[in-house]
Amino acid sequence: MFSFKEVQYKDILNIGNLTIKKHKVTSLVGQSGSGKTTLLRLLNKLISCDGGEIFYNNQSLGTIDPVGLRREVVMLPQAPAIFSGSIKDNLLIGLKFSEKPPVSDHQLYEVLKLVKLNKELDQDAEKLSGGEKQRVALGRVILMKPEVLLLDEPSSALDEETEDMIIEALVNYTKENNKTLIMVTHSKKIAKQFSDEIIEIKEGMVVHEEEV
Ligand SMILES: Nc1ncnc2c1ncn2[C@@H]1O[C@H](COP(=O)(O)OP(=O)(O)OP(=O)(O)O)[C@@H](O)[C@H]1O
Repeated sequence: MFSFKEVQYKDILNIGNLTIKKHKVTSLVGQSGSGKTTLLRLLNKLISCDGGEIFYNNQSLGTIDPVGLRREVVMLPQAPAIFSGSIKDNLLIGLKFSEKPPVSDHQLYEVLKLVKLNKELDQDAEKLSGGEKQRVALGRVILMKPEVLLLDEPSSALDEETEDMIIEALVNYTKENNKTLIMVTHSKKIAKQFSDEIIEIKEGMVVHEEEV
């Protein structure tokens, strides 16, 4: 799905050769500051590499329109943005930004069920707790039906239960819909439990690859 050839980004990443497989769950592990988030950001062209090339389905990312790419390759960031407005507004905003058609309230309630958020669509999103906001953001991402999901591990401020729930929901989505999930996690336990492949990054380099 993604292959890296001699990729360099500032003095942060230096990846000679790496393949991330289609329809698999891949975990990126490594110490804080090792470059995991930077690697995720390269994959949906939030940033571009300074040297080398990254291919997505055999096409160089350099030649792919970022807006089109982000319709397929969607990131759930560490601290997702919640906008002023209702839960519904916040769920629909991803579809709007990626120029996809909106969906019915019935479907929105189905997504709320999936992320285990027992709230009304017209409730004020800014009044939700941190973990609940994270779930809204997760719902927003799932609604976009991405081919590839990029999950940056939820900030440590979140309780473990929310984090586990988010990872589990995304892994289920990936498996049931034949999609691809690439996630950053600090937890070797989570990586072992959920992934097909584990990639370990140290000081910007891939030091270990493992099939689970
Ligand atoms: N835009 C940038 N410009 C300069 N340095 C950056 C930039 N983005 C990240 N860095 C630095 O690059 C290094 C890798 O950061 P990155 O966020 O990718 O690490 P990480 O492995 O995801 O860390 P964590 O597990 O703590 O989230 C860090 O030293 C960070 O300070």
